[in-house]
Parts: sequence; C-alpha cells; structure tokens
Amino acid sequence: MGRIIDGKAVAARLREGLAARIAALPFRPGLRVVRVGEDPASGVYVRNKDRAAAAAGFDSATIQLPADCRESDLLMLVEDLNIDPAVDGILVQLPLPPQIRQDRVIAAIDPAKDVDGFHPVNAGRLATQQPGLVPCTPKGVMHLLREAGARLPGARAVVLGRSQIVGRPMAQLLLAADCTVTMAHSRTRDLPAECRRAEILVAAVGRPALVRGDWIGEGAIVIDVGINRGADGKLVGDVAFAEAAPRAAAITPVPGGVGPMTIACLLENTLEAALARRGLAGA
Ligand SMILES: NC(=O)C1=CN([C@@H]2O[C@H](COP(=O)(O)OP(=O)(O)OC[C@H]3O[C@@H](n4cnc5c(N)ncnc54)[C@H](OP(=O)(O)O)[C@@H]3O)[C@@H](O)[C@H]2O)C=CC1
Ligand SMILES: Nc1nc(=O)c2c([nH]1)NC[C@@H]1CN(c3ccc(C(=O)N[C@@H](CCC(=O)O)C(=O)O)cc3)C=[N+]21
Repeated sequence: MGRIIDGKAVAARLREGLAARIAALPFRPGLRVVRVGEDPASGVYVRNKDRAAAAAGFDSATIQLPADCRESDLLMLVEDLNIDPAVDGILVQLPLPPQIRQDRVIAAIDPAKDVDGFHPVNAGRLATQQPGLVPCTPKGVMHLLREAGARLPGARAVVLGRSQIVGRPMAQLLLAADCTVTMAHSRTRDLPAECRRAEILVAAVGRPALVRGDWIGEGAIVIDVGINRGADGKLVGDVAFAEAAPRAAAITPVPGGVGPMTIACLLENTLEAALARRGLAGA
C-alpha cells in the first residue's frame, strides 16, 4: 500500500510559513477574487480561499458580479484593480458565463498581478524558462512531489490532460525539473499503456476514476488533480483511488490532496507579486 500524500498538511505548513513572512512586512499583500454569477463548483473554492487568505494575514476580498453582466463591465473592473496600488493579486474565477470571452479577460489582467499565472505573458515566461507567476495547481503539485521524495531528473513523467490551466503548465514545470515528459490527452492512442510507463503520473482530465488500478506502474508516484462530483455528491478524483493506491509508492487523495495546495500556492503567488511590485523580490 502506497503512502498517502497529505496535501492538507503540506498546504497548512506552507500557509504558516507565508503568515510568518507577512507578519514581518510593513504592509498586507492585497488579493481580489472576482466572481461572475454563482457557479456552484467554484463556491467551495472561493470560500476556502477567503478563509485561508484572512488567516495568513492577506488583505483579501471577493467581488461578485451578476451572471448577466457584460464583458465590458468585467474589463472595467479588471482595469480598476490593475491600477489600484493596494491590489497585488487579481484572480478572475473560471469558468465565465458564455457572453464573456475568457481570453479577453485574462489578457486584460496586469501580468504583474496575474496570480493565477494564466496571462499569455506568464505562460510564455514559463515556456521560455524566465521568472514569472506560475499557475497555482501545477506549482502545488511540484511542492507535493518534492514532499513525496520524488527523484525528478531523468524520471518518466506522464501528464494526463493538456489544458491551459493545468496540463500544459504542469508539463513545463516537470520538464524544467529535468523529467522526461509525455503529455497524454483525449486523442492519445493507448492511454493505459502510456500511463503504465510513468514513474510520475499526474492526472488532470476531469473524468471520475478514469485511471484504473492496472494503469499504474508498480512504485509510481500518482498525483490526482481531478475534482469531480460523484452521483452521491461526494468529491472524486480522476484516479480510482482504492485500486491505484496498492500499486503506487505514493498517491494523493481527493479531497485533501492537490486542492488545498492550489489555494496555498495562490497565496504564495500573491506574496511573491506583492514583493516583486515593491522591488523586494526574495524578501
Ligand atoms: N485540484 C485543483 O486545485 C484543481 C482541479 N481541477 C480539476 O482538474 C480536472 C481537469 O481540469 P482542467 O484541466 O481545467 O480540465 P479541461 O476540461 O480544461 O481539460 C481536460 C483535459 O483532459 C483531456 N481529457 C478529457 N477526457 C479525456 C479522456 N477520456 N481521455 C484522455 N484525456 C481526456 C482533455 O483532452 P483534449 O485536450 O484532447 O480535449 C483535456 O486536455 C478537473 O476535474 C478539474 O475540476 C482544475 C483546476 C484546479
Ligand atoms: N481563476 C481560477 N483559478 C483557479 O485556480 C480555479 C478556478 N479559476 N476555477 C475553479 C478551479 C477549481 N479550483 C479548486 C481549488 C481548490 C479546491 C479545494 O480546496 N479542494 C479541497 C476540498 C473542497 C471540498 O471539500 O469540497 C480538496 O480537494 O481537498 C478545489 C478546486 C481552483 N480553480
């Protein structure tokens, strides 16, 4: 039976470290989360984030816009936040309603305040190995891999999913850490065979229990990014946990795995942005 990686505990330690650093600063890093409409899936995330941000000493607030607001309303709000000196981090909660073009909104955020790391400038920096704000979920996964004692250089890593917000930046980070990276997706021919070769497997597809026990190579480290709601209302990952755990050297649960790390890394990025904007990077 593989070790269960306690993302909740790792995230709590990360947040404590941030709180200690913030307590020593002469200002409070400012975070604004913008929510359009009431997508129920994002409700939990927004609530957890608010609580964690306040506890760590951030000046954090959620701004709610109605579901039927216009794209121009949201762009104007983003511009206000861009020029507000008290705001260090801006997160526009996704998905957005259909009348709003997601790409337009992301591109409107000042890259220096883009704590999601979704702006093309930050994505480009990551792809070209320049310092920038890195997407929270993949960043959290790297923390967990280090925590699990993964030996990354030369390791065969398979990333399942190629989205802009998880799969692609995940592959970039693993490549930067000298893994041999395979990106698999819905057009991949033999998904189970690709997964079985993985020494490190990161699943981010959004399909409940897609990854079965016999897809896991003996001794692999398995990171389950998926957050899916099962028929019974409970959260389930992309990996069939009970089947996969006996074969894995280490595995993350859902909930209590990657999810809490995403929030901790959002706060880490906000502190980083606050320091960089003041010329204090590394403080
Ligand atoms: N823990 C956390 O903090 C977070 C969790 N999530 C969760 O992670 C999961 C993925 O999110 P996200 O990346 O935004 O999802 P997207 O829907 O944007 O991307 C899903 C990816 O998975 C691939 N895919 C879908 N179905 C299959 C399949 N049957 N076989 C192989 N590949 C498949 C898609 O392939 P293709 O490109 O070919 O269509 C796509 O690349 C979701 O469950 C989401 O809720 C997301 C963000 C944060
Ligand atoms: N601009 C933007 N940035 C995001 O990072 C973003 C987003 N939009 N939209 C939605 C997704 C999803 N996401 C989650 C983060 C944490 C948990 C989380 O804390 N999960 C806990 C438990 C949650 C529960 O108990 O329901 C866990 O997995 O243990 C879940 C989901 C961030 N996302």
